Amino acid sequence: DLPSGWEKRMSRTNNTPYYFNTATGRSQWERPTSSAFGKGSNLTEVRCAHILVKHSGSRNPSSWRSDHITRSKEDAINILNGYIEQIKASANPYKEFQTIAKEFSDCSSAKRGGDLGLFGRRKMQKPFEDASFALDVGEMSPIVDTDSGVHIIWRIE
Ligand SMILES: N=C(N)NCCC[C@H](NC(=O)[C@@H]1CCC/C1=C/[C@H](COP(=O)(O)O)NC=O)C(N)=O
Repeated sequence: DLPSGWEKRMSRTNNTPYYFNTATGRSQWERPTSSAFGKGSNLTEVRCAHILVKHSGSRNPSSWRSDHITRSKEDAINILNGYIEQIKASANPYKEFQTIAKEFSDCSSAKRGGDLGLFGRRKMQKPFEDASFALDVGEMSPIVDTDSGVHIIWRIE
């Protein structure tokens, strides 16, 4: 059977199986051979930056940017998808990530380009931790959903 953290799914378009990584939210055609929690499964600490877009359902719907955040979760996701496009289209993706974080992230880490510093397990909310520890250094996560809002994460170390 599959290594931990993976789900086998069927692609509707061409009716063939693909594999969904429940830690990172990414899919792949190749049958996985290692845990979905990736190389990070035996790491004690990682250093990540993130871009957080809060919405009306956030546990704390305010930030340095706005006293009262009212956007819908759907709008927050659309905004993040726009940032993902910008970052992927950039000649220097990490620099673009930092620039966007500084200007738009709804977390106080914005002033450090989204950098949260080094953190171990059980420090951040679980979905954020799982996605962070499953990234390779220099890799960006898909959209991650926590009680804080929606995030994209860049693993620095
Ligand atoms: N150790 C470090 N650097 N600080 C403590 C982090 C505490 C941790 N925070 C989170 O999990 C959210 C999601 C990932 C980053 C993060 C940042 C939140 C997001 O904003 P909020 O929802 O709080 O308003 N702002 C600061 O904490 C938690 N267990 O709640």
